[in-house]
Amino acid sequence: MSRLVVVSNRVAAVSEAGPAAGGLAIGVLDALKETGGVWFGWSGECLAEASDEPTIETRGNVTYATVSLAKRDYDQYYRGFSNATLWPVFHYRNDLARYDRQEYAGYQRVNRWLAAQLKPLLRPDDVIWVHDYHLIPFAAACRELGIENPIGFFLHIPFPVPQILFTVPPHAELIQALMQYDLVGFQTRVDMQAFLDYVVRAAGGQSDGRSATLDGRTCAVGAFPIGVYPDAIAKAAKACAERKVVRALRDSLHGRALVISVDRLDYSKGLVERFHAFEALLAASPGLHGRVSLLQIAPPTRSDVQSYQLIRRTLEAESGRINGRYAQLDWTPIQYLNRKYERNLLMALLRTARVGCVTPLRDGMNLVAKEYVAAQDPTDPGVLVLSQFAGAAEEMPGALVVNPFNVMQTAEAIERALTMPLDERIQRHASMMAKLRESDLSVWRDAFLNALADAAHVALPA
Ligand SMILES: O=P(O)(O)OC[C@H]1O[C@H](O[C@H]2O[C@H](CO)[C@@H](O)[C@H](O)[C@H]2O)[C@H](O)[C@@H](O)[C@@H]1O
Ligand SMILES: O=c1ccn([C@@H]2O[C@H](COP(=O)(O)OP(=O)(O)O)[C@@H](O)[C@H]2O)c(=O)[nH]1
Repeated sequence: MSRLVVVSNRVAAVSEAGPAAGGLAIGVLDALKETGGVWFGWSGECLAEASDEPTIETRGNVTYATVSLAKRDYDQYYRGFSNATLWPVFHYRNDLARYDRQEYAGYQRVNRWLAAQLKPLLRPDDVIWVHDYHLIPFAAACRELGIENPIGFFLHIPFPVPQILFTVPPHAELIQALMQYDLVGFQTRVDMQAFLDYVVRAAGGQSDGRSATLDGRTCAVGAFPIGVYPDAIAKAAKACAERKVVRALRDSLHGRALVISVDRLDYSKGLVERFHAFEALLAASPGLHGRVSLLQIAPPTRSDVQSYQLIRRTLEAESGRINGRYAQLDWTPIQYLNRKYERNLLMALLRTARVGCVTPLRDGMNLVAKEYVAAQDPTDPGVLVLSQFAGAAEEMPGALVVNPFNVMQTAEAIERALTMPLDERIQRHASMMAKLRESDLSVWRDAFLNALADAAHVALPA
Protein backbone atom coordinates (compact mmCIF):
# COMPACT_ATOMS: atom_id res chain seq x y z
CA MET A 1 0.00 0.00 0.00
CA SER A 2 1.53 3.35 -0.95
CA ARG A 3 1.99 6.21 1.52
CA LEU A 4 1.18 9.88 0.95
CA VAL A 5 4.04 12.34 1.41
CA VAL A 6 2.94 15.98 1.36
CA VAL A 7 5.56 18.67 0.75
CA SER A 8 4.76 22.33 1.31
CA ASN A 9 6.64 25.38 2.48
CA ARG A 10 4.17 26.05 5.29
CA VAL A 11 3.48 23.10 7.59
CA ALA A 12 0.63 23.37 10.06
CA ALA A 13 2.42 23.00 13.34
CA VAL A 14 -0.39 25.57 13.74
CA SER A 15 0.29 26.75 17.26
CA GLU A 16 -1.64 29.86 18.20
CA ALA A 17 1.65 31.73 18.51
CA GLY A 18 2.57 30.86 14.93
CA PRO A 19 2.25 32.92 11.79
CA ALA A 20 -0.98 34.23 10.30
CA ALA A 21 -3.34 31.46 9.35
CA GLY A 22 -3.40 30.59 5.67
CA GLY A 23 -5.67 28.32 3.68
CA LEU A 24 -2.97 25.95 2.44
CA ALA A 25 -1.99 24.70 5.89
CA ILE A 26 -5.60 24.48 7.03
CA GLY A 27 -6.75 22.58 3.92
CA VAL A 28 -3.80 20.19 3.83
CA LEU A 29 -4.06 19.42 7.55
CA ASP A 30 -7.73 18.48 7.25
CA ALA A 31 -7.06 16.42 4.13
CA LEU A 32 -3.99 14.60 5.52
CA LYS A 33 -5.56 13.70 8.88
CA GLU A 34 -7.82 11.22 7.11
CA THR A 35 -5.29 9.48 4.86
CA GLY A 36 -2.37 9.73 7.27
CA GLY A 37 1.16 10.04 5.90
CA VAL A 38 4.14 12.34 6.09
CA TRP A 39 4.11 16.14 5.93
CA PHE A 40 7.47 17.64 5.06
CA GLY A 41 8.32 21.34 4.94
CA TRP A 42 9.62 24.42 6.71
CA SER A 43 9.30 24.59 10.49
CA GLY A 44 8.63 28.34 10.31
CA GLU A 45 11.94 28.93 12.13
CA CYS A 46 14.78 30.91 10.74
CA LEU A 47 18.19 30.28 12.35
CA ALA A 48 21.81 31.28 11.77
CA GLU A 49 22.42 27.81 10.29
CA ALA A 50 19.93 25.57 8.44
CA SER A 51 18.98 22.24 10.09
CA ASP A 52 21.28 19.26 9.51
CA GLU A 53 18.31 16.96 9.19
CA PRO A 54 14.52 17.13 9.59
CA THR A 55 12.94 17.11 13.03
CA ILE A 56 10.44 14.27 13.15
CA GLU A 57 7.29 14.40 15.23
CA THR A 58 4.31 12.05 14.96
CA ARG A 59 0.79 13.13 15.90
CA GLY A 60 -1.93 10.59 15.27
CA ASN A 61 -1.45 9.13 11.81
CA VAL A 62 0.58 12.08 10.50
CA THR A 63 4.36 12.30 10.77
CA TYR A 64 5.64 15.86 10.56
CA ALA A 65 9.17 16.26 9.22
CA THR A 66 10.28 19.87 9.39
CA VAL A 67 13.47 21.76 8.66
CA SER A 68 14.60 25.21 9.73
CA LEU A 69 15.97 27.65 7.19
CA ALA A 70 19.17 29.65 7.42
CA LYS A 71 18.56 33.42 7.41
CA ARG A 72 20.06 33.83 3.92
CA ASP A 73 17.84 31.04 2.56
CA TYR A 74 14.75 32.57 4.15
CA ASP A 75 15.60 35.96 2.65
CA GLN A 76 16.26 34.70 -0.85
CA TYR A 77 13.80 31.81 -1.18
CA TYR A 78 10.77 32.82 0.96
CA ARG A 79 10.86 36.58 1.45
CA GLY A 80 12.57 37.20 -1.89
CA PHE A 81 11.73 35.15 -4.97
CA SER A 82 8.60 33.45 -3.57
CA ASN A 83 6.91 36.45 -1.97
CA ALA A 84 8.44 39.49 -3.64
CA THR A 85 8.53 38.09 -7.21
CA LEU A 86 6.18 35.14 -7.75
CA TRP A 87 3.35 36.12 -5.36
CA PRO A 88 2.77 39.62 -6.78
CA VAL A 89 3.11 38.54 -10.42
CA PHE A 90 0.85 35.51 -10.03
CA HIS A 91 -1.72 37.89 -8.45
CA TYR A 92 -1.37 40.28 -11.42
CA ARG A 93 0.54 42.89 -9.38
CA ASN A 94 3.65 43.22 -11.53
CA ASP A 95 3.86 46.78 -10.30
CA LEU A 96 4.76 45.42 -6.83
CA ALA A 97 7.18 42.74 -8.03
CA ARG A 98 10.96 42.92 -8.09
CA TYR A 99 13.41 40.48 -9.57
CA ASP A 100 16.82 39.74 -8.12
CA ARG A 101 19.00 37.11 -9.76
CA GLN A 102 20.60 36.14 -6.45
CA GLU A 103 17.20 35.55 -4.89
CA TYR A 104 16.23 33.31 -7.77
CA ALA A 105 19.47 31.35 -7.33
CA GLY A 106 18.61 31.04 -3.62
CA TYR A 107 15.11 29.80 -4.51
CA GLN A 108 16.58 27.04 -6.68
CA ARG A 109 19.26 26.21 -4.08
CA VAL A 110 16.70 25.84 -1.29
CA ASN A 111 14.50 23.63 -3.48
CA ARG A 112 17.51 21.36 -4.14
CA TRP A 113 18.37 21.36 -0.43
CA LEU A 114 14.79 20.52 0.57
CA ALA A 115 14.72 17.62 -1.91
CA ALA A 116 17.97 16.27 -0.43
CA GLN A 117 16.53 16.56 3.10
CA LEU A 118 13.43 14.62 2.07
CA LYS A 119 15.23 11.85 0.16
CA PRO A 120 16.29 9.68 3.17
CA LEU A 121 12.70 9.68 4.47
CA LEU A 122 11.22 8.27 1.26
CA ARG A 123 10.07 4.72 0.58
CA PRO A 124 9.97 3.36 -2.97
CA ASP A 125 6.16 3.28 -3.16
CA ASP A 126 5.51 6.74 -1.68
CA VAL A 127 3.37 9.16 -3.66
CA ILE A 128 4.65 12.75 -3.32
CA TRP A 129 2.24 15.70 -3.40
CA VAL A 130 3.98 19.07 -3.61
CA HIS A 131 2.11 22.31 -2.84
CA ASP A 132 2.48 25.82 -4.10
CA TYR A 133 4.69 28.39 -5.75
CA HIS A 134 7.60 28.12 -3.32
CA LEU A 135 8.34 24.65 -4.71
CA ILE A 136 8.01 24.85 -8.49
CA PRO A 137 11.55 23.39 -9.06
CA PHE A 138 11.12 20.66 -6.42
CA ALA A 139 10.32 17.77 -8.82
CA ALA A 140 13.29 18.61 -11.03
CA ALA A 141 15.51 18.66 -7.91
CA CYS A 142 14.12 15.24 -6.86
CA ARG A 143 14.73 13.74 -10.27
CA GLU A 144 18.35 15.01 -10.21
CA LEU A 145 18.78 13.08 -6.96
CA GLY A 146 17.43 9.91 -8.56
CA ILE A 147 14.05 10.00 -6.79
CA GLU A 148 11.66 8.11 -9.06
CA ASN A 149 8.41 8.27 -7.07
CA PRO A 150 5.30 9.81 -8.66
CA ILE A 151 5.27 13.56 -7.95
CA GLY A 152 2.25 15.83 -8.33
CA PHE A 153 2.08 19.61 -7.89
CA PHE A 154 -0.90 21.71 -6.81
CA LEU A 155 -0.84 25.49 -7.18
CA HIS A 156 -2.94 27.22 -4.51
CA ILE A 157 -2.68 30.67 -6.10
CA PRO A 158 -3.80 31.94 -9.51
CA PHE A 159 -1.73 31.17 -12.60
CA PRO A 160 -1.25 34.32 -14.71
CA VAL A 161 -1.78 34.65 -18.44
CA PRO A 162 1.44 34.47 -20.52
CA GLN A 163 1.79 38.25 -21.02
CA ILE A 164 1.92 38.66 -17.24
CA LEU A 165 4.16 35.65 -16.62
CA PHE A 166 6.65 36.98 -19.18
CA THR A 167 7.53 39.73 -16.67
CA VAL A 168 9.29 37.16 -14.46
CA PRO A 169 12.69 36.87 -16.18
CA PRO A 170 13.14 33.09 -15.68
CA HIS A 171 9.55 32.33 -16.85
CA ALA A 172 10.66 29.70 -19.35
CA GLU A 173 12.66 27.85 -16.69
CA LEU A 174 9.66 27.87 -14.35
CA ILE A 175 7.50 26.26 -17.02
CA GLN A 176 10.18 23.68 -17.78
CA ALA A 177 10.31 22.94 -14.04
CA LEU A 178 6.54 22.46 -13.82
CA MET A 179 6.73 20.05 -16.76
CA GLN A 180 8.88 17.72 -14.60
CA TYR A 181 5.84 16.82 -12.46
CA ASP A 182 3.60 13.89 -13.37
CA LEU A 183 0.54 16.05 -12.70
CA VAL A 184 0.13 19.81 -12.33
CA GLY A 185 -3.13 20.88 -10.66
CA PHE A 186 -4.78 24.30 -10.47
CA GLN A 187 -7.65 25.78 -8.49
CA THR A 188 -9.74 26.67 -11.54
CA ARG A 189 -10.02 25.93 -15.23
CA VAL A 190 -9.08 29.55 -15.94
CA ASP A 191 -5.72 29.03 -14.20
CA MET A 192 -5.16 25.74 -16.01
CA GLN A 193 -5.95 27.36 -19.34
CA ALA A 194 -3.43 30.15 -18.67
CA PHE A 195 -0.74 27.51 -18.12
CA LEU A 196 -1.72 25.65 -21.30
CA ASP A 197 -1.73 28.92 -23.25
CA TYR A 198 1.86 29.46 -22.23
CA VAL A 199 2.89 25.89 -23.14
CA VAL A 200 1.14 25.91 -26.51
CA ARG A 201 1.24 29.51 -27.72
CA ALA A 202 4.34 30.89 -26.07
CA ALA A 203 6.55 27.81 -25.91
CA GLY A 204 5.40 25.87 -28.98
CA GLY A 205 4.25 22.76 -27.08
CA GLN A 206 1.01 20.78 -27.43
CA SER A 207 -2.02 20.05 -25.32
CA ASP A 208 -5.16 17.93 -25.59
CA GLY A 209 -6.71 19.80 -22.64
CA ARG A 210 -5.80 17.03 -20.17
CA SER A 211 -2.06 17.05 -20.57
CA ALA A 212 0.72 19.28 -21.82
CA THR A 213 3.72 18.26 -23.90
CA LEU A 214 6.83 20.36 -24.26
CA ASP A 215 10.26 19.37 -25.58
CA GLY A 216 9.36 15.69 -25.50
CA ARG A 217 8.12 15.71 -21.89
CA THR A 218 4.41 15.23 -21.04
CA CYS A 219 2.63 16.04 -17.77
CA ALA A 220 -1.05 15.65 -16.90
CA VAL A 221 -3.01 18.79 -15.95
CA GLY A 222 -6.30 19.37 -14.18
CA ALA A 223 -8.45 21.82 -12.20
CA PHE A 224 -9.08 20.74 -8.60
CA PRO A 225 -10.87 23.46 -6.60
CA ILE A 226 -10.01 23.11 -2.91
CA GLY A 227 -13.03 22.66 -0.64
CA VAL A 228 -13.92 22.67 3.05
CA TYR A 229 -15.94 20.35 5.29
CA PRO A 230 -19.15 22.43 5.44
CA ASP A 231 -20.98 20.36 8.04
CA ALA A 232 -18.01 20.34 10.43
CA ILE A 233 -17.80 24.13 10.04
CA ALA A 234 -21.53 24.53 10.70
CA LYS A 235 -21.16 22.42 13.83
CA ALA A 236 -18.15 24.38 15.10
CA ALA A 237 -19.84 27.71 14.40
CA LYS A 238 -22.89 26.66 16.38
CA ALA A 239 -20.89 25.11 19.19
CA CYS A 240 -18.80 28.26 19.69
CA ALA A 241 -21.72 30.69 19.39
CA GLU A 242 -21.99 31.12 23.15
CA ARG A 243 -18.28 31.62 23.81
CA LYS A 244 -17.49 34.78 25.73
CA VAL A 245 -15.86 36.64 22.85
CA VAL A 246 -18.72 35.86 20.49
CA ARG A 247 -21.29 37.00 23.03
CA ALA A 248 -19.27 40.15 23.61
CA LEU A 249 -19.35 40.86 19.88
CA ARG A 250 -23.13 40.32 19.69
CA ASP A 251 -23.70 42.54 22.76
CA SER A 252 -21.52 45.29 21.30
CA LEU A 253 -23.70 45.45 18.19
CA HIS A 254 -26.85 46.61 20.03
CA GLY A 255 -28.96 45.18 17.21
CA ARG A 256 -26.84 46.68 14.41
CA ALA A 257 -26.15 44.60 11.31
CA LEU A 258 -22.59 43.29 10.99
CA VAL A 259 -20.60 43.03 7.81
CA ILE A 260 -17.54 40.78 8.32
CA SER A 261 -14.31 40.34 6.36
CA VAL A 262 -11.41 38.06 7.28
CA ASP A 263 -8.16 38.14 5.33
CA ARG A 264 -4.45 37.93 5.88
CA LEU A 265 -3.20 41.49 5.62
CA ASP A 266 -2.27 41.07 1.96
CA TYR A 267 -2.56 43.56 -0.92
CA SER A 268 -4.21 40.84 -3.04
CA LYS A 269 -7.21 40.75 -0.71
CA GLY A 270 -8.71 44.10 -1.79
CA LEU A 271 -8.95 45.63 1.69
CA VAL A 272 -8.46 49.23 0.62
CA GLU A 273 -11.13 48.98 -2.08
CA ARG A 274 -13.45 47.30 0.45
CA PHE A 275 -13.00 50.13 2.97
CA HIS A 276 -13.77 52.56 0.18
CA ALA A 277 -16.88 50.59 -0.77
CA PHE A 278 -18.07 50.72 2.83
CA GLU A 279 -17.40 54.46 2.89
CA ALA A 280 -19.37 54.84 -0.35
CA LEU A 281 -22.25 52.93 1.23
CA LEU A 282 -22.29 55.29 4.21
CA ALA A 283 -22.08 58.31 1.94
CA ALA A 284 -24.99 57.11 -0.19
CA SER A 285 -27.21 55.85 2.64
CA PRO A 286 -27.29 58.12 5.69
CA GLY A 287 -30.11 55.90 7.02
CA LEU A 288 -27.47 53.24 7.68
CA HIS A 289 -25.39 55.45 9.96
CA GLY A 290 -25.31 53.84 13.40
CA ARG A 291 -27.07 50.75 12.01
CA VAL A 292 -24.28 48.81 10.33
CA SER A 293 -20.61 48.11 11.16
CA LEU A 294 -17.78 46.52 9.22
CA LEU A 295 -15.60 44.13 11.22
CA GLN A 296 -12.33 43.58 9.37
CA ILE A 297 -10.12 40.87 10.86
CA ALA A 298 -6.70 41.12 9.22
CA PRO A 299 -3.83 39.18 10.80
CA PRO A 300 -0.47 40.54 9.61
CA THR A 301 1.52 38.34 7.25
CA ARG A 302 4.96 38.52 5.56
CA SER A 303 5.53 41.79 7.40
CA ASP A 304 9.20 41.90 6.42
CA VAL A 305 8.28 42.34 2.74
CA GLN A 306 8.08 46.04 1.85
CA SER A 307 4.77 45.95 -0.04
CA TYR A 308 3.11 44.43 3.04
CA GLN A 309 4.40 47.24 5.24
CA LEU A 310 2.94 49.73 2.79
CA ILE A 311 -0.53 48.16 2.66
CA ARG A 312 -0.59 48.05 6.45
CA ARG A 313 0.12 51.78 6.70
CA THR A 314 -2.47 52.55 4.02
CA LEU A 315 -5.16 50.59 5.83
CA GLU A 316 -4.40 52.21 9.16
CA ALA A 317 -4.75 55.60 7.52
CA GLU A 318 -7.94 54.75 5.62
CA SER A 319 -9.77 53.11 8.53
CA GLY A 320 -8.84 56.09 10.70
CA ARG A 321 -9.98 58.58 8.08
CA ILE A 322 -13.33 56.87 7.44
CA ASN A 323 -14.01 56.41 11.15
CA GLY A 324 -13.07 60.04 11.78
CA ARG A 325 -15.55 61.11 9.13
CA TYR A 326 -18.54 59.01 10.20
CA ALA A 327 -18.13 57.72 13.78
CA GLN A 328 -20.62 58.78 16.43
CA LEU A 329 -20.19 58.69 20.20
CA ASP A 330 -21.74 55.22 20.34
CA TRP A 331 -20.79 53.84 16.90
CA THR A 332 -17.54 53.11 15.11
CA PRO A 333 -18.21 52.23 11.46
CA ILE A 334 -15.07 50.14 10.85
CA GLN A 335 -13.59 47.86 13.48
CA TYR A 336 -10.16 46.98 12.15
CA LEU A 337 -8.31 44.22 14.02
CA ASN A 338 -4.75 43.15 13.23
CA ARG A 339 -4.91 39.85 15.01
CA LYS A 340 -5.77 36.26 14.23
CA TYR A 341 -8.45 34.12 15.80
CA GLU A 342 -8.54 30.42 16.44
CA ARG A 343 -10.44 28.86 13.56
CA ASN A 344 -13.48 27.41 15.39
CA LEU A 345 -14.05 30.69 17.14
CA LEU A 346 -13.70 32.47 13.83
CA MET A 347 -16.51 30.32 12.40
CA ALA A 348 -18.81 31.57 15.18
CA LEU A 349 -17.84 35.18 14.40
CA LEU A 350 -18.71 34.55 10.74
CA ARG A 351 -22.11 33.19 11.81
CA THR A 352 -22.84 36.41 13.70
CA ALA A 353 -22.57 38.57 10.57
CA ARG A 354 -25.47 39.42 8.26
CA VAL A 355 -23.03 39.95 5.36
CA GLY A 356 -19.74 38.24 4.51
CA CYS A 357 -17.69 40.56 2.34
CA VAL A 358 -14.98 38.62 0.47
CA THR A 359 -13.65 40.89 -2.23
CA PRO A 360 -10.04 40.03 -3.17
CA LEU A 361 -8.58 41.67 -6.26
CA ARG A 362 -7.27 38.21 -7.17
CA ASP A 363 -7.26 34.99 -5.11
CA GLY A 364 -6.49 31.34 -5.82
CA MET A 365 -9.59 30.09 -4.02
CA ASN A 366 -10.41 31.95 -0.77
CA LEU A 367 -11.53 29.48 1.84
CA VAL A 368 -13.09 32.22 3.98
CA ALA A 369 -15.80 32.64 1.31
CA LYS A 370 -16.74 28.96 1.67
CA GLU A 371 -16.43 29.07 5.45
CA TYR A 372 -18.72 32.09 5.73
CA VAL A 373 -21.49 30.21 3.92
CA ALA A 374 -20.96 26.99 5.87
CA ALA A 375 -21.01 28.83 9.22
CA GLN A 376 -24.47 30.38 8.70
CA ASP A 377 -27.66 29.45 10.50
CA PRO A 378 -29.66 27.82 7.65
CA THR A 379 -32.92 29.22 9.02
CA ASP A 380 -31.63 32.82 9.05
CA PRO A 381 -28.49 32.91 6.90
CA GLY A 382 -26.35 35.89 6.00
CA VAL A 383 -25.44 36.84 2.45
CA LEU A 384 -22.05 36.44 0.75
CA VAL A 385 -20.72 39.35 -1.32
CA LEU A 386 -17.96 37.80 -3.41
CA SER A 387 -15.32 39.05 -5.83
CA GLN A 388 -15.48 37.68 -9.35
CA PHE A 389 -11.67 37.33 -9.10
CA ALA A 390 -11.68 34.78 -6.26
CA GLY A 391 -11.39 31.16 -7.42
CA ALA A 392 -14.41 30.48 -5.18
CA ALA A 393 -16.63 32.56 -7.50
CA GLU A 394 -16.80 29.64 -9.97
CA GLU A 395 -18.59 27.57 -7.34
CA MET A 396 -20.81 29.95 -5.35
CA PRO A 397 -24.03 30.35 -7.32
CA GLY A 398 -25.89 32.09 -4.49
CA ALA A 399 -23.35 34.85 -3.84
CA LEU A 400 -23.73 38.47 -4.92
CA VAL A 401 -20.77 38.58 -7.27
CA VAL A 402 -18.97 41.92 -7.68
CA ASN A 403 -16.00 43.47 -9.41
CA PRO A 404 -13.93 44.64 -6.40
CA PHE A 405 -12.41 47.48 -8.45
CA ASN A 406 -15.94 48.85 -8.86
CA VAL A 407 -16.41 50.48 -5.46
CA MET A 408 -19.99 51.63 -6.10
CA GLN A 409 -21.06 48.18 -7.28
CA THR A 410 -19.62 46.62 -4.12
CA ALA A 411 -21.37 49.23 -1.96
CA GLU A 412 -24.69 48.47 -3.70
CA ALA A 413 -24.20 44.73 -3.25
CA ILE A 414 -23.58 45.20 0.50
CA GLU A 415 -26.77 47.27 0.72
CA ARG A 416 -28.73 44.65 -1.23
CA ALA A 417 -27.35 41.94 1.09
CA LEU A 418 -28.39 43.95 4.15
CA THR A 419 -31.96 44.26 2.91
CA MET A 420 -32.44 40.87 1.25
CA PRO A 421 -35.68 39.08 2.25
CA LEU A 422 -35.39 35.92 4.35
CA ASP A 423 -36.76 33.52 1.72
CA GLU A 424 -34.20 34.70 -0.85
CA ARG A 425 -31.38 34.39 1.72
CA ILE A 426 -32.46 30.85 2.58
CA GLN A 427 -32.66 29.82 -1.03
CA ARG A 428 -29.23 31.30 -1.92
CA HIS A 429 -27.63 29.72 1.14
CA ALA A 430 -29.13 26.28 0.41
CA SER A 431 -27.83 26.31 -3.16
CA MET A 432 -24.30 27.12 -1.96
CA MET A 433 -24.35 24.54 0.85
CA ALA A 434 -25.34 21.87 -1.66
CA LYS A 435 -22.37 22.83 -3.82
CA LEU A 436 -19.98 22.89 -0.84
CA ARG A 437 -21.06 19.40 0.19
CA GLU A 438 -20.78 18.09 -3.36
CA SER A 439 -17.18 19.33 -3.70
CA ASP A 440 -15.82 19.14 -0.18
CA LEU A 441 -12.19 18.81 0.87
CA SER A 442 -12.11 15.02 0.44
CA VAL A 443 -13.32 15.44 -3.15
CA TRP A 444 -10.39 17.81 -3.81
CA ARG A 445 -7.84 15.42 -2.28
CA ASP A 446 -9.23 12.27 -3.88
CA ALA A 447 -9.64 13.83 -7.32
CA PHE A 448 -6.04 15.07 -7.26
CA LEU A 449 -4.58 11.79 -5.97
CA ASN A 450 -6.64 9.71 -8.44
CA ALA A 451 -5.41 11.86 -11.31
CA LEU A 452 -1.82 11.55 -10.05
CA ALA A 453 -2.11 7.77 -9.76
CA ASP A 454 -3.48 7.63 -13.31
CA ALA A 455 -0.76 9.90 -14.67
CA ALA A 456 2.04 7.94 -12.99
CA HIS A 457 0.42 4.51 -13.49
CA VAL A 458 0.61 3.59 -9.79
CA ALA A 459 -1.86 2.56 -7.06
CA LEU A 460 -3.51 5.23 -4.91
CA PRO A 461 -2.06 6.04 -1.48
CA ALA A 462 -4.02 4.19 1.22
O1 LIG B 1 2.58 30.68 4.40
P1 LIG B 1 2.33 32.17 4.40
O2 LIG B 1 3.36 32.93 3.62
O3 LIG B 1 2.18 32.68 5.81
O4 LIG B 1 0.93 32.46 3.68
C1 LIG B 1 -0.26 31.72 3.93
C2 LIG B 1 -0.73 30.93 2.71
O5 LIG B 1 -1.27 31.86 1.76
C3 LIG B 1 -1.66 31.34 0.49
O6 LIG B 1 -2.86 30.56 0.56
C4 LIG B 1 -3.52 30.05 -0.61
O7 LIG B 1 -4.11 28.81 -0.37
C5 LIG B 1 -5.51 28.79 -0.07
C6 LIG B 1 -5.95 27.33 0.04
O8 LIG B 1 -5.83 26.67 -1.19
C7 LIG B 1 -6.31 29.53 -1.12
O9 LIG B 1 -7.70 29.53 -0.76
C8 LIG B 1 -5.81 30.96 -1.22
O10 LIG B 1 -6.49 31.61 -2.28
C9 LIG B 1 -4.31 31.00 -1.47
O11 LIG B 1 -3.89 32.37 -1.35
C10 LIG B 1 -0.51 30.58 -0.12
O12 LIG B 1 -0.86 30.05 -1.36
C11 LIG B 1 0.03 29.50 0.82
O13 LIG B 1 1.19 28.87 0.25
C12 LIG B 1 0.43 30.15 2.13
O14 LIG B 1 0.84 29.15 3.06
O1 LIG C 1 -7.66 34.90 12.22
C1 LIG C 1 -7.73 34.02 11.35
C2 LIG C 1 -7.78 34.33 9.97
C3 LIG C 1 -7.91 33.30 9.04
N1 LIG C 1 -7.98 32.01 9.46
C4 LIG C 1 -8.13 30.92 8.48
O2 LIG C 1 -7.12 31.04 7.48
C5 LIG C 1 -7.60 30.53 6.24
C6 LIG C 1 -7.36 31.55 5.16
O3 LIG C 1 -7.50 30.90 3.92
P1 LIG C 1 -7.91 31.63 2.59
O4 LIG C 1 -7.96 30.59 1.54
O5 LIG C 1 -9.15 32.42 2.77
O6 LIG C 1 -6.75 32.69 2.27
P2 LIG C 1 -5.15 32.61 2.36
O7 LIG C 1 -4.78 33.27 3.65
O8 LIG C 1 -4.75 31.18 2.32
O9 LIG C 1 -4.68 33.41 1.19
C7 LIG C 1 -9.08 30.23 6.44
O10 LIG C 1 -9.26 28.83 6.62
C8 LIG C 1 -9.43 31.00 7.72
O11 LIG C 1 -10.47 30.42 8.47
C9 LIG C 1 -7.92 31.68 10.82
O12 LIG C 1 -7.98 30.50 11.20
N2 LIG C 1 -7.81 32.71 11.73
